[in-house]
Amino acid sequence: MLTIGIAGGTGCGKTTVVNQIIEQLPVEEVGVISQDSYYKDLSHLNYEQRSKINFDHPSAIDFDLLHEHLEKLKKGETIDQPVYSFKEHNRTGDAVPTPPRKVMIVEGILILTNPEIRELFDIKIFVHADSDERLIRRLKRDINERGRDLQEVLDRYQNTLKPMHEQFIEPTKEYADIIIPNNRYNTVAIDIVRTIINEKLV
Ligand SMILES: Nc1ncnc2c1ncn2[C@@H]1O[C@H](COP(=O)(O)OP(=O)(O)O)[C@@H](O)[C@H]1O
Ligand SMILES: O=c1ccn([C@@H]2O[C@H](COP(=O)(O)O)[C@@H](O)[C@H]2O)c(=O)[nH]1
Repeated sequence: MLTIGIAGGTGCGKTTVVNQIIEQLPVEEVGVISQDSYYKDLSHLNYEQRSKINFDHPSAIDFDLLHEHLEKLKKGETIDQPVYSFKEHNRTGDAVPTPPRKVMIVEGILILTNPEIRELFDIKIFVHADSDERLIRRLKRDINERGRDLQEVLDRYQNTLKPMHEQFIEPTKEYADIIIPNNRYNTVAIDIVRTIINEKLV
């Protein structure tokens, strides 16, 4: 199994890059795991308490479960990937059976912060977009898709996202084998990554 980790700050375009990479690859050969599925279970807290959690700090992620799942996939076992609700700030209780594939892509803001997880990646990619670009994209997405309002996104950006990005996410760029500049759609970089994957698939 070829395991690819794709990190980068919120709104840099990780999910979009993953979708572009897998678009022309055989469905049965490639699987995707999102770090979002591994936000810790917060069922013991009420909504008010959950909304105050710092979701951009590595401690918000259940890295033990992610590690266990990646090891299982490497052994050829199917895992149950938890489903996460951004609206509820919690796991839904559902899970998606995720079988092992020749290529597994893991994407998320914090996936390169954990040394044990980093070791499991054959290729580490960091997607870069400037912070103003990321903020604009995040604003649009969170208001349109995640039920947030303008003030909430701006407060979270200033108080949490920006400092966490600078402290934890940006420094993981140094672990990347490939950095994809993504202020604009970067089809050349996508083609290069796809070529590397295709070489592994033959
Ligand atoms: N290169 C790009 N140029 C303009 N908009 C982009 C680009 N890449 C992604 N987007 C848009 O920005 C938003 C955030 O992208 P997404 O892939 O969800 O980022 P991430 O997964 O890193 O948070 C989405 O609405 C997406 O359509
Ligand atoms: O309940 C939650 C959990 C996380 N977030 C925010 O999501 C982003 C990570 O997702 P991306 O798709 O990479 O942007 C992170 O910055 C968290 O702040 C949330 O809003 N609610």
